[in-house]
Order: sequence, then structure tokens, then C-alpha cells
Amino acid sequence: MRSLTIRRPDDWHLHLRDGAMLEGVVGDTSRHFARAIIMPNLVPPVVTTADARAYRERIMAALPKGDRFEPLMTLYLTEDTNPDDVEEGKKSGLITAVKLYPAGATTNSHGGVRDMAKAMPVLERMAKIGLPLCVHGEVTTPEVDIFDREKVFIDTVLDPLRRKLPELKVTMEHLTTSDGIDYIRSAERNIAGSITTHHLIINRNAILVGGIKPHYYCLPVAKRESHRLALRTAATSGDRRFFLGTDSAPHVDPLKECACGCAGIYTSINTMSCLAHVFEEEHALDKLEAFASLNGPAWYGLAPNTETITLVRREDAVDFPAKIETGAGPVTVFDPMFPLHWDVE
Ligand SMILES: NC(=O)N[C@@H](CC(=O)O)C(=O)O
Ligand SMILES: [Zn+2]
Ligand SMILES: [Zn+2]
Repeated sequence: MRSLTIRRPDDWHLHLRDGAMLEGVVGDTSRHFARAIIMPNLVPPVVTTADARAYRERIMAALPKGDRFEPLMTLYLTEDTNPDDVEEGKKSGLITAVKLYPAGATTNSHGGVRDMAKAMPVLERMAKIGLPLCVHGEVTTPEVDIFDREKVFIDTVLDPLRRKLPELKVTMEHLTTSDGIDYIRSAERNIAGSITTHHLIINRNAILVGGIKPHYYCLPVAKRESHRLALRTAATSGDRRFFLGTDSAPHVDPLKECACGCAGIYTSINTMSCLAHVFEEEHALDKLEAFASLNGPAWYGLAPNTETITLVRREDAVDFPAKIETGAGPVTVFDPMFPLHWDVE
């Protein structure tokens, strides 16, 4: 296949940051994507509906002129989140989901939830009004090996929560293991999962073999090859419970290339090219539209986009910059370690 036209995609997990970084990156998303779920882990985090409204306005103001893009806002769940505020946010149409960060799990998550019991009143309200919970599914206790965090989260936090509150809709964000895939597949309803571009391409060797590679470090950390293959099978299967959430998470290079580097990989700019490559390799280009443009809206109860984009396969490799320059500093772009031939027309 030399060209492929699909509905305009959406990104169901995106970090746009704020200020100069927001201005530097938002155009890379709005060029290809119609909508994105915007993660709330700013400093300070987006906790209330009022915070989300103000952040949405800053995003709209930073959009390149003429781009049509709809940020779908989320709230950062804390032990003090007010159920009435959450309900009002949903009713007003502003809030699409609430995000659970176990305290300490990832970038800017120190204000996250330590004791799930304290979050129960909000979660019960969300179940009642049909507002999805997006989870960063990792436990962070020191005795759990970092490569086991997702599985232990499923067993000790997620499954007990879903038994207590079966009506709560849960999105497992940035799946990295076959355990996560199997858990979703085995559930009857009310659970789905997003998969990033980079976890379809790299396994943990990318971070550690031949020298330490901070630009392949993200959380949840990439796992062994068998898990990557399970993610590929799920993403390219067409199964409605799996959809794209890039988790594109820009950090300036000095904060990645240092003795204690930040977690996050920047993929907004080349995600569609990378995905077309992966789906072609899996002989599943006909499933790319489901993964990037149809399954996500169906899960969130939204209509798919009516506009389309066309991907074309070029004879020569398409050039992406190794870094983008932002007002906050340079940000290295995800290098898939193979030439990219698919381009968005
Ligand atoms: N994915 C990452 O490695 N980092 C994200 C946080 C997150 O999604 O966990 C970030 O905000 O930098
Ligand atoms: Zn996360
Ligand atoms: Zn993220």
C-alpha cells in the first residue's frame, strides 16, 4: 500500500506542559490530531475544574493560528478532591476524565493518592455519573521491582477497586505488559487501555544496551521483548478496548541528560509515521484507523472525527529533526532506530 486515508486521529494521553514548553510543542500535536486528553501533572497540578478551565484557555491561546484542536481536560485526583467539583466539571462539558497518579509514581506525582480509601467518595461519584478514571498503573513501594510495578498494581490496587466499584470506567494508561493486556481482555466491561507509540517500538534493551540512553527512559519503563510483542498484537488487532495514547512527554535535554534524568519521551512530531511503520510491519495497516481514530472516541462516548488525513509511503526516508527548539530549551525527538518512510500528506 502506498497511501492510506484514515479519519483524523486523536491522542488519548498527552503532556502539553505549560508556558514556553506548551508553546513549543502544541503545534506538533495539532498538526495531525483533532483532540487529545491533556494530562494534568503540571506544577502545581490541575486539581479543580477552575484550574482545568484556566489551563484549557492557555492551551487554546498557544495553538498555531488556524489549527483546529480540542483539548479534552482531566483533573489530577488527590485525597482532597471534591466530588461536587468533579461532577460540575463533567456537567459543564469541560472534564473528560480524572487521572490517578499513585504518589511518587512518575513526573510531578508527589501530590498523588497515597491511600485509595481516601479517594473513594470521588470514585463513587464518578462511577455514578459515568466519568472515566485514567490510571497510571504502577505501585511505588520500594520492595516492588520497577519492572513488576504494573502487574502488582493490577493485582493489589486495580482489581480490588474494580470489584468494589464495578460501574467505574477505568482506562489503564500507557500499557507496558502482557499482564495489562490480558487483564483488559479478560474483563467483561468498563475497562480499556491506551498504548504509546514508543512502547510498540522499544523494549528495555533500548535504554541499557551499548550505554545508558536517557531519551528511551520513560515511565512505566519499557519491559522485555515478549511484552512489546503483546502490545503490538493488541494494538494491531482492532480490538475496541485498545487505542492510541502517545504519552508524548517533553522534558528539556539538560533534565534528561544528567545524573538523575527525568522520565518521558517526545513523540508528538513523528507518531503517525512511526505507527504506520509498525502497522505495516504487522500487516495490519487496515487496523491503524481503529487504533488511532475510532476506538478511543468510542470508549469516551464521543463521535469519531469527520475529517481525514492521508499517509503516504515515500521512496526516500522522511526527515524528522533530532531535536525541536522550544522557548524552554531543546527537546530530543524519539528516534525509532529505523528510517521512517510514511509521511502525513
Ligand atoms: N511517561 C513519562 O515517562 N512521563 C510523564 C508522566 C507519566 O505519564 O507517567 C511526564 O509527565 O513526564
Ligand atoms: Zn503515567
Ligand atoms: Zn503520561
